[in-house]
Amino acid sequence: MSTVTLAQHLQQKIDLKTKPLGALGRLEALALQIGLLQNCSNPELSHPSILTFAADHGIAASGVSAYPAEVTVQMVQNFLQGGAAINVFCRQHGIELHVVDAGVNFEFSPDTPLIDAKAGMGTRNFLHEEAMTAEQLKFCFERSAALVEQQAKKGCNVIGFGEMGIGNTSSASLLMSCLTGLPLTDCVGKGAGVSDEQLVKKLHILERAKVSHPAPAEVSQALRCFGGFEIAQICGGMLKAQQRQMIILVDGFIASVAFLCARSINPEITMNAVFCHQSDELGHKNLLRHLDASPLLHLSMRVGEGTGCAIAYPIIESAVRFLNEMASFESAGVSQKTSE
Ligand SMILES: Cc1cc2ncn([C@H]3O[C@H](COP(=O)(O)O)[C@@H](O)[C@H]3O)c2cc1C
Ligand SMILES: O=C(O)c1cccnc1
Repeated sequence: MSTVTLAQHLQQKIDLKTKPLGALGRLEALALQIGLLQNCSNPELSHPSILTFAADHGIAASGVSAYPAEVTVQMVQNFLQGGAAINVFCRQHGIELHVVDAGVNFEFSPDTPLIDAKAGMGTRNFLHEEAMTAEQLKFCFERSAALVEQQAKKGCNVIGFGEMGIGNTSSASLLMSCLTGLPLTDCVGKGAGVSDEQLVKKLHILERAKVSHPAPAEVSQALRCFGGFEIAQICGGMLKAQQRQMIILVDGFIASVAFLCARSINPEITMNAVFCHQSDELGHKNLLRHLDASPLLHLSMRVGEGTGCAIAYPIIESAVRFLNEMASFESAGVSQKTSE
């Protein structure tokens, strides 16, 4: 069936369900999107998974976060013990969670259930030098593509991407500013919770960093300059998920910046994306506007880790289920709208 015919067929199927025309709102658009993505009129969700990538950032040493850099490794331990927000929400919704060491400044014991994709012991401080080498960037893309491929081979067709890394809102803000052309003031927010005065300092530091690098509007150059390893790995993972026709659950600010990077490499990825929520981080609203994306949820969350993906997942499930399970006017013997 051609795409146009399938779209018409799906729309008709949606319209003939026992409800007022259009009354399932955004769920209808989601059902149409997922049907088109899976190229069928009865799409399915299988093996929902979230990959949460953790990495350290050299810029954290410059005082851009309210929390010390060691929180990254401490939170990774917390993920592994099942105690973080993302663990709770994944358990709640039956989502498989995988935690990836993209470049945490710590040597983990090999018998922890952590996926080793270490590109280094944290990025270098981009205030003084490029955050990563071209080899590290290539490694990040290849390694995360392989991880997503593994998930696809296990039957996963809906995947979310999360992150953990003290300092990573700074990397994300610089990437956003370079790739969108928006001023840093539209891209920089409080992250994990700096004070108003610390925010002014953060903005100054990031402005200095921006002028010290020759305005990299090209995505791989920008990723190399500003990092981080987890953002690069999310970008590479999203690109692979697009190739494998998976539904991509886009989380908050940092994951959306990784999506922006992926979209500038392959614009077709937009078809695969579901923007799960709008984070309270200042730049996220502006980024979603730039991407012309309307997020499913507004819950004033600002934690990342993939939490928005986990929270939004049941909504996506409802979209698929109404399409497959609801009766039609004909099958239920319900009268249709009287014609005007
Ligand atoms: C305990 C804790 C848990 C987190 N989980 C996610 N983040 C979030 O906050 C960090 C980014 O903010 P910034 O750029 O200001 O450091 C990232 O690790 C992000 O995942 C956390 C932050 C903290 C403190
Ligand atoms: O929206 C996010 O992803 C976010 C915001 C603040 C801190 N960490 C993550």
